[in-house]
Order: sequence, then C-alpha cells, then structure tokens
Amino acid sequence: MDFLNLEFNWLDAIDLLIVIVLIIQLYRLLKGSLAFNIFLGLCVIYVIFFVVKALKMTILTTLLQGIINVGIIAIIVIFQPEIRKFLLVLGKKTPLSKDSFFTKLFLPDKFKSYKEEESIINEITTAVTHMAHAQTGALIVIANTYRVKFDTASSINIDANISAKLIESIFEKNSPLHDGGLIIVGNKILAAKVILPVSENPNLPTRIGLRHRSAVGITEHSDNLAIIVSEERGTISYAQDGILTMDISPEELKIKLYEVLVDGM
Ligand SMILES: Nc1ncnc2c1ncn2[C@@H]1O[C@H](COP(=O)(O)OP(=O)(O)OP(=O)(O)O)[C@@H](O)[C@H]1O
Repeated sequence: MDFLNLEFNWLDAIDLLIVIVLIIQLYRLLKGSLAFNIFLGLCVIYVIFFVVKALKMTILTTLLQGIINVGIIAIIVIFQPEIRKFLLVLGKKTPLSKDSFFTKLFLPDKFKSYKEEESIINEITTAVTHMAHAQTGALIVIANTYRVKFDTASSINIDANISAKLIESIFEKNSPLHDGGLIIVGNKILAAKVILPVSENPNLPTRIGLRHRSAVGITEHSDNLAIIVSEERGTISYAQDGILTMDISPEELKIKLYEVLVDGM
C-alpha cells in the first residue's frame, strides 16, 4: 500500500499493531500510579527532543540527547517494579501459560476441576461477609507467588488450610494476631500480623486510613489481590495493580476471587 508517499506493507501494519498493544499494556500497568506521572514527563522530553531535532536546534538537541542517553538507565532503575510486572504479564500470555489460547483450546474448562479453588473462594467470601456485618477490620492478601516478600520481623507464620472460621478468629478484636495483614498463598494461610508497605499514591481518597493504603501498597509492585474490610464502616473493598475498588458486595467479591483464583491474575 502507498500511503502519503510512504511504503506501507503488511509487516508495517503488524509492527504498528504490536506498538499499539505495548502502549496500551504500558498504560494499563502505570495508570493511577506515581510512575504514570514520571512516564508522562519522559514522553514530554521525547516530544521536545524530536521537535528541536527537526528544527535543527543543535545545542538543545545535544543537551536533550544527553538526558535521553542517561535517561535509559534511569528508566530501568525507576521503573524496575513496573518492568518486572510487565514481563510477568507477558510471561502469562505465552502459548503454554494457564490462561493462554492454546491451553484453553486443548484443555477446555469443562475438563478442569476447580473444586479446591471454589472451596477457597467460598471460605474467604464467607469470612469477609461475616466480618463486614460485624464491623471487624480485616486485610487479606492473596499472593500469586510463593516468593511473596513481606516483613517477617513482626509476622507470625501459620501455614494452615484456608477456612472461614480461622480467618474470622484471626481478625477477632481480642486476637493477638488481628493487627496487620493475613497472607494467603495457594491453598494455605501463610502468615498473619504482617506489616505491609503503605502506598504513597497521592490520588487515593483522603478519607481512607492505613489499612486501605497498605492494601494498595502491597498490590502496586506485585501480582497480589488485597481484600479489605473496614472496621469503621463495615464495607468490603479490594486493591489490585495499585488500584482501590471500594464498597463492593459479597457477590462482586466472589466474582473477583473467581477471576483471580480460577481464571488467573
Ligand atoms: N502497614 C500496615 N500493614 C498492614 N496493616 C496495617 C498497616 N498499617 C495499619 N494497618 C492495620 O490497619 C489498622 C488501622 O487502620 P486505619 O483505621 O488506619 O485504616 P482504615 O483504612 O481507615 O481502615 P478502617 O476503615 O478499618 O478504619 C491497624 O490497626 C492495622 O491492623
């Protein structure tokens, strides 16, 4: 195809499509985070660079070229968590990954059994619903990897099967384990009383406190889902990819848990 005197073949179309997909993935990954503002700043520098280069403004071009050269290393350092997450997302879309087209084609859902996941989803939803009614504050992190990092200095290892009664008793107001987050990995409750990183996102609602902020914090740089029960309001919320979704119903929580535990995060 000849478009505006430019040669445009099907390979260019694929090239363009891949760039668009990468930009959309990058936007979804960064939106709502501080890194998004840094990313916009870098885009502005790039645009100015191309304009001054086209206008043949040599000094500015050299200066910006220098900033951009150093900027590549700075980008890797600043965006290290985002790059990690981006590669994780890409890894999940490989032909052999759990939710890939090929896996779904050769192993249709009807042949898979989700009994264990369904039981985990029911236990978590039951516990969260009871705690919301009783206005018992809770913070549950469902981590997608066994290598989840958390502060072990104050936490208590549990390594128990997931049950609504156990979760509820951990968050009981008189329980010595009720403060901090509960970590679930796979089919186990791994630890309680975990101190999580508090999000510094300035765009979060000002009315929320440390429980909600730390739920957002633990999902900002890793593939986790954090469920929060507000002690003050008895509401259920969740954080994923650094984004807080507030005041959901138990049914909505169940759908989210299916999405995470059955369809894959
Ligand atoms: N860094 C942290 N990691 C894990 N849990 C934390 C952290 N900081 C505070 N918490 C938990 O949050 C509780 C305090 O919640 P706070 O009232 O500040 O938050 P909130 O978001 O307003 O929640 P709520 O709606 O339940 O009041 C603490 O008692 C503790 O259990």
